[in-house]
Order: sequence, then C-alpha cells, then structure tokens
Amino acid sequence: MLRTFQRQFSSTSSALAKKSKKSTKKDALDSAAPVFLGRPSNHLKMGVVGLPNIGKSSLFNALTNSSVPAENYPFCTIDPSEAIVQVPDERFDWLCDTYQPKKVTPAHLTVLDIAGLVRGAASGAGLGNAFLSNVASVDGLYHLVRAFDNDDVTHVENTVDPVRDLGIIQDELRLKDEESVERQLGEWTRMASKPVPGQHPARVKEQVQMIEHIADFMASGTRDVRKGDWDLQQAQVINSLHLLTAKPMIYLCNISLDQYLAGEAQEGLSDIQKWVNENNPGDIIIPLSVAFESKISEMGLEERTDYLASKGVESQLPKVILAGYKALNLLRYFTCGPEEVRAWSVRNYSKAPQAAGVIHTDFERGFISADIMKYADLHELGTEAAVRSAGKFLQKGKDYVMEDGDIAHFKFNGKIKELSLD
Ligand SMILES: Nc1ncnc2c1ncn2[C@@H]1O[C@H](COP(=O)(O)OP(=O)(O)OP(=O)(O)O)[C@@H](O)[C@H]1O
Ligand SMILES: [Mg+2]
Repeated sequence: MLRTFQRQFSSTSSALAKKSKKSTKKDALDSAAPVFLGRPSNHLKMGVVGLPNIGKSSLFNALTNSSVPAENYPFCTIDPSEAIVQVPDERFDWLCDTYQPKKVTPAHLTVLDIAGLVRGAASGAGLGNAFLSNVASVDGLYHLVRAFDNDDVTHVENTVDPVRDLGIIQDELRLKDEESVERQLGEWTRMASKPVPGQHPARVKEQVQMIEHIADFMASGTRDVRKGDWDLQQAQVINSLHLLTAKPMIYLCNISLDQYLAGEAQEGLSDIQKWVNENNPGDIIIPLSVAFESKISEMGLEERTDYLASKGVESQLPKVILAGYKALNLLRYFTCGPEEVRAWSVRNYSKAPQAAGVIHTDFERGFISADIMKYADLHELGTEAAVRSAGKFLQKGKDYVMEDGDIAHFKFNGKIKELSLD
C-alpha cells in the first residue's frame, strides 16, 4: 500500500498538494487515509495477465464458473472476457442465517481474462498493443506464472522458468509505461513552451516536473510505480497517466496437479519469492494449481467435498479472490433486514455519507447520520436488541470512517431508512 510521501520536493509542490486536496474527492476519505493510486470507484476489476498458454483462461473459468475457450495452444484468448465472482465471507453467511431475509446479495469482484503477452508486446509483438490496452482497462492484476512441468503443454519460451517469465511480463508492462510517460511528457512539454488557452502556465510547468519525477523513478528500474511513496498530487498525476505498473499485483504461481496434491505448493517458491522481494517487495504470492482448480470446479458439491476430504487439500480460489479484493483497497459493510441482507463494497477509509452514496446518491446528499453495529458485537451478542442494551449500537455522523464489517442503518432526510430498502 502506498503511504504518504515523506520527502518534500518543493514548497510549491506541497502548496499544490493542499490545493488539490480540496479539489478532489479526498474529503470523502478519512484524512489519515494513505494515498491510493487508481480510480476512486467501488466497481473495480482484476485482470489476469501472463505469458500465453499458461492457464489464465482455465483459472478464469474456475474462478468465475465460466466456460471461455482454454485450449493447449498460445493465443487461444484474443478478446477479453469479463465475469463476476462472489467474494467469500463467513460474516455474510452468518448474517443471512440470522436475518433469514427474502433476498441475499453478496459482494462481488469483477475479473477479466486477458490475452497472453509475449516478449516485445510493448512494441506490438503478438498484438501486444491491443492486449496491453486490455491490461490498462483493469484496476489490479493477477500475474499468473507457469511453474508446472508438462511436455504436452506448449511453452512459448520453450522451457519452464518462472523467474524469467515474471521478468518478461514485468519488462513489457514497464516498457509500455515508459512509452506512455514519454509521450505524455512530450505533450505537456510542448504545452509549456507554447501556452494553451485555458491551461495555467504554472500548472503546466508543475505537471511537467511531476511527470519528469515519475519518469526518473521509472528509469531507476528497481521497482514498479505502485511501489513508490507518492503524495496525493503525485498520485493524481500517476492516475492521469494510466500506468500499468501502478496497478496492484498479486502473483499466482501455477504448479502441477500432482505437486499440489502432494502438498508441495511451497516448494520451488523460493526463487519466485526472491524475485518479488527484489523487484516489488511486499507483493503477495499465492501458489495454486490451475489444473486442480479446474478439476474440482467441474465436480458437483458432494463429489467435490468428498474429493477434497480424501486428498486433504483445499481450493486456493477463496484466497485468490480475497487477495484481489484487498489489493483493490475495498472494504465491505452490510445492510441487514427481513427483506435483504446485502454486502456493499466501498474503498477503505470511506466516510459514512460516501458509503451511503453507493446505495443511492440521495443517501449521500441527504445524509444525517449512520447507526452502526460492529459485526463482531452482533455475532457475539446474538441480536440487535442485545447489542443495543450493551450500549454498542453506535450513532455516527458524517465524519465517521467506515470499517470493514460494519452493519449500517443510515438516517437521511429526517427518516431512518434501512438500507435494505424493503
Ligand atoms: N497446472 C497445470 N498443469 C497442467 N496443465 C495446465 C495447468 N494449468 C493450465 N494447464 C493447461 O494449459 C493449457 C493452456 O491453458 P489456458 O488456455 O487456460 O491458457 P491461457 O494462459 O489462457 O492461454 P492463452 O494466452 O493462449 O489464452 C490448457 O491445456 C490447460 O489445461
Ligand atoms: Mg486464454
């Protein structure tokens, strides 16, 4: 996660940062919130990237219960496919059991299956530019890497070498970013030399300096843009550049079915871990077997339960979904009533009015207060009445910062509305 930038470049830069604070939706977040890269939306997408023929579409199918073509030849996927997957949540399940509503609506994550990238993609190889624009359309990336041996499955680089493959994808994403930064720097520099009506010269100059600074960071070549310590204004410039390496990334290491069943998921990870530590420290790596996930996704519930019990293993997909959700800086709050129990996704550190606004803009506009129960309190005490008598039913104002697991009733326009909207 990006933390507020520690160093100051110039007093102008900090003054502008203050100004931009006003002009953005930053007020919608807690003032202590870290600086987030990426668009401030509650409908964010994760995309699956990697070399061709390594299991991306098979993973997508297993994750989203889809059936896009996933065959053993490179570039089987050309056009991206999109699907939603339910975010697993035991709290949500418990709330549904407790309230017994007529309707249940869990949180969802949108996932995109993207075509394989090859060496040279950034300069157009293998339809690279088109494929990279698909990468640009998502908010976070699952970077799948092949670690399984199987002579029957074609490898575009001929040999299995996950560390090399991680480097290929990273290089292509970085090259594409360098190209777009260079292009946009050129445009802003031209604007600085020839004032454009409607553009303030000082603002243009500042933008040029900002982009130069980002370009310098990228040229240092040690880490992806998401790993920089950026302040709010720099984050806004990065967002406007739509950089691929600014997106959060989760590494998924695809091992063979046999290795997975033998409980060897962690073996062979040390080189990958070392590469991640050196290149993008702190990024999560999840070992899994796409062959295993595909196999169990085709089973009925009973067969699957028996199979998993007999093998003593579990699916990694819940972990993958949750890691994607967290990487996108989302939290869930709930609305509960006899009509509906529903999970809502909002960005971390969102304040109550903005969280209410996800349900309906009127709820944000006419926001008065929020009645909040903590899931843990309700779970422990059993009923809303018990939570109330324990003094744990909280009334919060417009500056309340939502927390993951809050159960909310919003008051707006003088009436208490249960947001399940019965
Ligand atoms: N862990 C694994 N072990 C063995 N085979 C696997 C494993 N994961 C995927 N495969 C096989 O790899 C082949 C390619 O899979 P898939 O089409 O999902 O790859 P892809 O990355 O989407 O390819 P493309 O980039 O061409 O669209 C399939 O035959 C699939 O069964
Ligand atoms: Mg595919």
